[in-house]
Amino acid sequence: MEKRVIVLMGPAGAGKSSVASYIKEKWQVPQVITHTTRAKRQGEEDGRDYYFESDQSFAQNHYLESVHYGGHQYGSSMEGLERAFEKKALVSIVLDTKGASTYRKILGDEAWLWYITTSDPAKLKKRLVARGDSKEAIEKRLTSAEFQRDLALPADLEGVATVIKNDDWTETKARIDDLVAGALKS
Ligand SMILES: Nc1nc2c(ncn2[C@@H]2O[C@H](COP(=O)(O)OP(=O)(O)O)[C@@H](O)[C@H]2O)c(=O)[nH]1
Ligand SMILES: Nc1ncnc2c1ncn2[C@@H]1O[C@H](COP(=O)(O)OP(=O)(O)O)[C@@H](O)[C@H]1O
Repeated sequence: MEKRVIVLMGPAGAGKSSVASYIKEKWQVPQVITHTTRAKRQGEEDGRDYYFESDQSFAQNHYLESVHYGGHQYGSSMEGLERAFEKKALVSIVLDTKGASTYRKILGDEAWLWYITTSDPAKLKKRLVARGDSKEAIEKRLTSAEFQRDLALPADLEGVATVIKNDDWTETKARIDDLVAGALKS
């Protein structure tokens, strides 16, 4: 198959990381690990979930694209993408919608955009609580301009992104299995 990177985007709590982990385990789709200056959450590991950086160390890397999100910096490198492509032709990355637009501009059809969402935005907060995020972190996240923006698919990605409504995890897995199996066959 042609090289393709599944770009997972959507609001906090929609299930982007869950989808990335699922396709890694079930379909051996490697995840491109990005860099962030935000604090590590309970259960997260450096090098697996993110490369956790200080402001100083973050500034030393070279990024394909980088953004500010909810008061923290995030960035993805070309080296990270190439390292993942060495393992498999189908890889994934978790980005905000701004990063997804940039990826699309740079990589064209090689970027396969998936917008993960829920039918009811109230579910998002409940999931962040269930995930164990602190009250302060949740408030900060939900009131950030970036979170509000990513509650809807940006106009430039309409008709381009595959929309996945992640309400029921069993249904989501079945949908994803179809998408990934189809891509791996092509
Ligand atoms: N553009 C861009 N966005 C990123 C990168 N890494 C993570 N993100 C996005 O940054 C946002 C915040 O991520 P995170 O703090 O893990 O919060 P979460 O959405 O609550 O899980 C999410 O929309 C991620 O998809 C990156 O390297 N570039
Ligand atoms: N379909 C679902 N139903 C219920 N909980 C879910 C579902 N999908 C994911 N979750 C849970 O919701 C929380 C947020 O999911 P996560 O993948 O971390 O979201 P994101 O990466 O988009 O912020 C996690 O605790 C995850 O286990």
